[in-house]
Amino acid sequence: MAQAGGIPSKVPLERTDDGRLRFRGCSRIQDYDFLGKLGEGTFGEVSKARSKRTGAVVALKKILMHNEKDGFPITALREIKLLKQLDHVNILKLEEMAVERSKDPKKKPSMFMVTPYMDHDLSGLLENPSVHFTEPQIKCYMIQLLEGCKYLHENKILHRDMKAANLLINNNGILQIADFGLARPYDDEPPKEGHGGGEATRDYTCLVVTRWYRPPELLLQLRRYTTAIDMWGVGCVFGEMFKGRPILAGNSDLNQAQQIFELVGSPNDDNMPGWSELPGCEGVKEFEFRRGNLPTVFREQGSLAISLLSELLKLDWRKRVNAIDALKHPYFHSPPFPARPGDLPQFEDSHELDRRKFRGQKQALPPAPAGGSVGMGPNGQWAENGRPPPNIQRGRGHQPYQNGQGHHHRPPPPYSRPYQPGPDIDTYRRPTLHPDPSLPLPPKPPPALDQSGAFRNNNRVLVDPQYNGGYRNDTRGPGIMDQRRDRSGGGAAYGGDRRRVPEVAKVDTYIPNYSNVPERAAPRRDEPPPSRDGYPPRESLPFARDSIPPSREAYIPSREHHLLPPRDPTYPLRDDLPPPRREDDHRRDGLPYERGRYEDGRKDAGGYDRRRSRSPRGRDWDRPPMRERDSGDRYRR
Ligand SMILES: Nc1ncnc2c1ncn2[C@@H]1O[C@H](COP(=O)(O)OP(=O)(O)OP(=O)(O)O)[C@@H](O)[C@H]1O
Repeated sequence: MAQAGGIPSKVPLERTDDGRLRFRGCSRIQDYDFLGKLGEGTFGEVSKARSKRTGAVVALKKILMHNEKDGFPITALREIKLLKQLDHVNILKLEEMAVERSKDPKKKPSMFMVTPYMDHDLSGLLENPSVHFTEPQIKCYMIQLLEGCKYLHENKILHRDMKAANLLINNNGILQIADFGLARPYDDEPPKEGHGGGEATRDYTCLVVTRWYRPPELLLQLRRYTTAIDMWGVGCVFGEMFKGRPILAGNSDLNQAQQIFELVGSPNDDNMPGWSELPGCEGVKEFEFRRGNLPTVFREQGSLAISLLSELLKLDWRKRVNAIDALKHPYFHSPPFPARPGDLPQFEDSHELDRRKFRGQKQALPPAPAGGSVGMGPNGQWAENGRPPPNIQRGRGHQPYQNGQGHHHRPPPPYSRPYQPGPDIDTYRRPTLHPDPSLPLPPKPPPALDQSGAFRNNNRVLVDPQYNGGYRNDTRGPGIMDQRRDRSGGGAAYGGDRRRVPEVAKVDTYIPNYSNVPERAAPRRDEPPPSRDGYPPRESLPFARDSIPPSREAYIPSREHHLLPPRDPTYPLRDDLPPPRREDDHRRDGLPYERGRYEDGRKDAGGYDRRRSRSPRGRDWDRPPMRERDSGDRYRR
């Protein structure tokens, strides 16, 4: 590790006047020009910006203060602390923090995390109708993902939210693991070569990992989990790159477990020793026996891909392949060899907000013609360097560069030799830097449960564990109210205070409803990649997520959350219940209205009606409209 004066060169640290090490980098927000919004996460809004000092294009993630009086969110502090200590080419780098001070001295300043701008996230890229991955490209991304995981796990960090949407990719073909909001230091031994995920000796919360990427042991509520939980997510991402959509998209935890067992086989004492003693196994025991159909589902990918995928999606977390061993898998060392990152094609930006645009495009465009000519490059060829000509390389709204044969990019040239980990061959990698040992890892999170059993974030109740109105994910499409999300790093939630109304705990703003999306044909293993003809017309794919209202949905953890059967769909949800009609509604619809009465005959007191503005699950829903004597504030307004 290169060090200058004791400071690791890549870690943004500087010495203070009295010789102490300090994190370098707190700038003012005025040092950046905003270039547009990229997306909204649960704990922050992300924008693209350019640094006025360096000209570098960056992403600014605003840390949302849901409750200012509680101060800076502890979850964001943890994420910042972890990111400050990580330095690897495949981990998103925290460049600095930026502060925006308000003119109002009473208002707290806003904080922004500054990271390099990445052109895409993997989930967005897979949704882009003009992007089709070839096998060398998939191998290239997988190697980078595994290198990032290896670095994290060697440094005893669990990511705990591995998913395609958290993998950012830039137009130099570099993939980086992002979103450390659920990450935490791991107290057990890091994985060893040839020893799978090993065993953990202490408990962690099992309310982590987005459902579609959640390993079976977490669904069955194993608390002594290991780095193998991240490897399961890597397996899901690997499959997703082949299929173009998430491979295990359960619409409830129970259904998630069912889908897993259908793919990899039912658990038994051989393939998942100890499964029947896990707290969440009861619902699963009634499942029909499944042999597992992974080799059939992925037969087009060939035996080596199937072998690696089976290693990553192993039910037994102790034997699930670790990142060190996965990188040595023959899949990466046999033809077609992995592409080099710099040789990968460049694509139109795809972030959360761009994705909506892609869906719009799908509706606007006619179905793809059989032999494409739309957006073809001037010569129907790629430029010398394997990239499209500069005028169409970047920027929004350009048509993808295509050859004359179909709607696809020219495949990247593969490595001329097999991939071998190690600095001599793996030239694109920055050397792995261990964080400065003088810097302590973040402290352990506070105790998992507070006295009432409710989730707490910085002493603020995030979620009432018993607030049961939340089972909307079963009726409104998968992942909407996704498993999430104890960002406090601790806190299985059992019991709790029924009176507290939850604040927004976590929204997975990403997860589209893929339930009706036909599988995309697999990329061919040889060159050239498949023509558009083999794909379902993406213009016609339903993307129900567009119909999801932007309302925030809380993750409602409870004892019953795991493996619950789907909720009763006849039970009305808030959005299904119309607000009571009022005089102006009747007027607008040209209906007769008897002043002072609802159509059901009840008296309308007029004035402010709490039923229109409060949650139907709130206490007021079943009450009659406000009475005159209650609405005194009408006169005061
Ligand atoms: N460095 C970056 N460059 C480009 N886009 C980014 C960057 N960081 C985040 N984004 C985009 O911003 C969005 C949200 O970012 P992020 O995942 O970090 O927030 P979050 O609150 O942790 O989100 P989530 O709810 O998914 O956990 C994503 O759509 C991602 O594509």
